[in-house]
Amino acid sequence: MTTPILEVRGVSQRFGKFQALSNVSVAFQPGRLTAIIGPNGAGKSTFFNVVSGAFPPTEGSIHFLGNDITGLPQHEFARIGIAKSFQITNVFKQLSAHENVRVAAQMRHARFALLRPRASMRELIDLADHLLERVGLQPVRDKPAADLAHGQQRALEIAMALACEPKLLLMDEPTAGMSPEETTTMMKLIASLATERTVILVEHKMKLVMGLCERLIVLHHGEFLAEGTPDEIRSNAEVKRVYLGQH
Ligand SMILES: Nc1ncnc2c1ncn2[C@@H]1O[C@H](COP(=O)(O)OP(=O)(O)OP(=O)(O)O)[C@@H](O)[C@H]1O
Repeated sequence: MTTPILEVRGVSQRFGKFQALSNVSVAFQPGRLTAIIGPNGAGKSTFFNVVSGAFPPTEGSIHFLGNDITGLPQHEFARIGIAKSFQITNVFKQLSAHENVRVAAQMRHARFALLRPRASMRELIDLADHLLERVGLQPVRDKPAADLAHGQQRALEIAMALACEPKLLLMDEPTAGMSPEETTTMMKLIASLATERTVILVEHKMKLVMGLCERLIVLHHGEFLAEGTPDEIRSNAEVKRVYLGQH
């Protein structure tokens, strides 16, 4: 069997006396697009924070390509090949779309400067252009990020995350706050990014991910409830029960 790209083993997270995650174990195979879903308060954001290194879990461990990365400092994540895109837009508002991606690319290349010659400005410019093209932002290349629509700012953030050439892309509610048109554009972008790397996304809206992901993992009250294909999840009685009355 292939080594999972990411494996979460017996992870629990307590906040004081509150148990936000209880003994969750799940493995992600490389090259797949998986969504973590669950109703309000299920523990999805906590799961995202733990696997993306915002804080180490109270118990359990996280493994990336077979290596234990539990407690690895957050800035090391990009270096090992894990990038994340937050719910909160994370761009420099006064810089143009192109400058934002260039800065992200520059930071990555500076980090690797000891291993290989520093990238030239021309290379960084070309890389930023390539990444803007990849996420559909070439037409707004020179606009300040502050003037971009919300959906475009999220796409920009993704281009910045891609500058690290991640093997694994983690996304927290990538369509939060988007209009229906922006949501459709973002879903298409995610589907196309997932053809090139492993993508794990956390999403509140179950309907949205049904047509997009190959595999779904359902959390409920901080516990693992189910996993399977969209069809399996759709027909799972327990999942139907916990989603009853939710949209
Ligand atoms: N830093 C924290 N301190 C205390 N409790 C927390 C903290 N973070 C999350 N929680 C609690 O943990 C539970 C799970 O929260 P989490 O945000 O992970 O759920 P979620 O599935 O992402 O929910 P939603 O879809 O509403 O965002 C909630 O009851 C929340 O109040």
